Amino acid sequence: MPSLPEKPLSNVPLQLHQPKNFQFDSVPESHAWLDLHDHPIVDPIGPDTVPLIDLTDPKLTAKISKACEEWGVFQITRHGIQPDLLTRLEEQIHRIFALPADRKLKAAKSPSDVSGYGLVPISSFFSKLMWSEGFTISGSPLHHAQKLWPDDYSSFCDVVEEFDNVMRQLGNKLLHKILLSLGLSKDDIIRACPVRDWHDMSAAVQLNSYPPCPDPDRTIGLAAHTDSSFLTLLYQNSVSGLQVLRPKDHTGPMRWVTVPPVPNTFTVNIGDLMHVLSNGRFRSVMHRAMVNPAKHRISVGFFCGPPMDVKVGPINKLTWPERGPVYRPVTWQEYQRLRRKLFDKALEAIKIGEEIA
Ligand SMILES: C=C1C[C@]23C[C@@]1(O)CC[C@H]2[C@@]12CCC[C@@](C)(C(=O)O1)[C@H]2[C@@H]3C(=O)O
Ligand SMILES: O=C(O)CCC(=O)C(=O)O
Ligand SMILES: [Fe+2]
Repeated sequence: MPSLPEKPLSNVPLQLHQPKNFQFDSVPESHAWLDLHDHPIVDPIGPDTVPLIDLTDPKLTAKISKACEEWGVFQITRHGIQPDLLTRLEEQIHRIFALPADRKLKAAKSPSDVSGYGLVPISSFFSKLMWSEGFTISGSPLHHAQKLWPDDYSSFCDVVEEFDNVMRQLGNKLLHKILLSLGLSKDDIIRACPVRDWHDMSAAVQLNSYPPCPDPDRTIGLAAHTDSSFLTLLYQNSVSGLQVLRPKDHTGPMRWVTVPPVPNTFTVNIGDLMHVLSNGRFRSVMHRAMVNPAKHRISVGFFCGPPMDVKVGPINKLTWPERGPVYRPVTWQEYQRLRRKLFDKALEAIKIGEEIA
């Protein structure tokens, strides 16, 4: 678990602490983390292999159910997203992060905005900086793209909009499969799912860039966290770095397991709002990103959540017979506000009952 900061970094202007495109011979003190070796890191083999699920598998529901219960994360193949779109998106991501720092800062997040270039929101909880740069897109990318490329913003916007469109449909499909895998019927889902169809879903795209690092064991790309979404679909390029925390079980102690990059797959994470919706049956998964000594890693998170004004609480059918609702209902907006105040204590703060271990 991440340690709490001596001195939070919020409100420090980005340009004062962001390295110049990370051109360092060693890791400066500002980026040197002390508590990275809290749990062993194990190879993704045998029982520590993250489930890989073919979305056309006839046993899909059972496979998703097992993966969500045992891992809170799985990888998907045959998801229908064209490899060519992912290649074009990767090109645009390289295009953004290769820009000079002063150009990227023209598209910096303003304090009141979710979208733009800058530190990830959880950075404010740590006294050390992460070895990464981020660009968040919530709603239209147009305004920020125009700041980055005044004369050529449309190729970026076109790719992001195409990606957003197909990912919403995939996210909505997975959301329904996950609800089916909780034992709900199609009618239950029509009654209880906070997302009626894919146009309805709220979503955000997070582009992450992790430059090569001369001393990768001393720093972190993205500190350990759970996502606040129902689910997050993560695309990573061919450079490994994503790790998920597995709880202590009969196969070993608590440990970090690498989620290897498998070409043309997405990694699906259970987020806090699915933890709430399922009344704690599918737990959100703690994960983090490590950096590489030689290679530039990029990833794209697609965060799927309920419409902003819809309150999400445990689905009625999942609150009996053995337990009542464990969490009070919240909107995604309200929950993100709580996270900005409490970080990893936010789920605990909306608890109104006891979870079954
Ligand atoms: C919809 C969102 C999820 C996110 C906060 C945000 O408004 C946009 C950025 C997302 C992100 C990406 C990196 C990790 C994370 C915890 C963070 O600090 O910003 C997630 C947020 C989240 O899951 O709440
Ligand atoms: O880069 C990664 O592998 C993780 C990214 C992530 O967890 C996020 O964007 O929320
Ligand atoms: Fe995440």
